[in-house]
Amino acid sequence: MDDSASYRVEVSKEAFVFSAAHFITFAGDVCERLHGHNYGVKVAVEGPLDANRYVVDFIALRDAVLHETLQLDHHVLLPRDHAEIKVQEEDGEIVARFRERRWVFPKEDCIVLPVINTTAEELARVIAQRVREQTRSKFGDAIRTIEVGVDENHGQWGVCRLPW
Ligand SMILES: Nc1nc2c(c(=O)[nH]1)N=C([C@H](O)[C@H](O)COP(=O)(O)OP(=O)(O)OP(=O)(O)O)CN2
Repeated sequence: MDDSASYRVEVSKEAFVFSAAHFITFAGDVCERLHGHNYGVKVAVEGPLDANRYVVDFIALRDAVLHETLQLDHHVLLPRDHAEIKVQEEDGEIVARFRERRWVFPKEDCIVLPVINTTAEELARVIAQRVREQTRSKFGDAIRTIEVGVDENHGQWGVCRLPW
């Protein structure tokens, strides 16, 4: 035994890929064109070993992550909270506007996320919050953190760590 040991479980499966379209703003007033990524996801949970001598069952963690990545797959991801990208439903369609530009999508193809910008970092936070919500009662209160990484392009990760 070593009381100074710390433990984490990590899941990063090939199946944790979601293909989605998005655009972000940067440098104040640059707004990207609509484009897509095959996003990759990895998740780590830190905490003490439980009676099973594991942090959490990584099968349960895997299934929770898969649930969230499948929700996002094959959608257009839009920000709910951007100061200038205005997203609203109009006659059963989703209309996004940035200054003089306008995009119109079928409502069922869109997911409007509680983010300011659909960066990899913000997507990582949303996934972390949702996986935490899904698993909190199962995994219990001893867990310390959940960390989610979202890879936009073969090695460009945005990472978010949340307290449990
Ligand atoms: N820290 C972050 N930096 C950037 C993010 C991000 O989410 N977090 N996002 C972007 C752009 O959204 C973006 O999608 C870049 O993608 P892409 O055009 O694919 O950029 P690449 O140059 O890497 O890819 P290509 O191979 O040239 O298509 C930028 N920064």
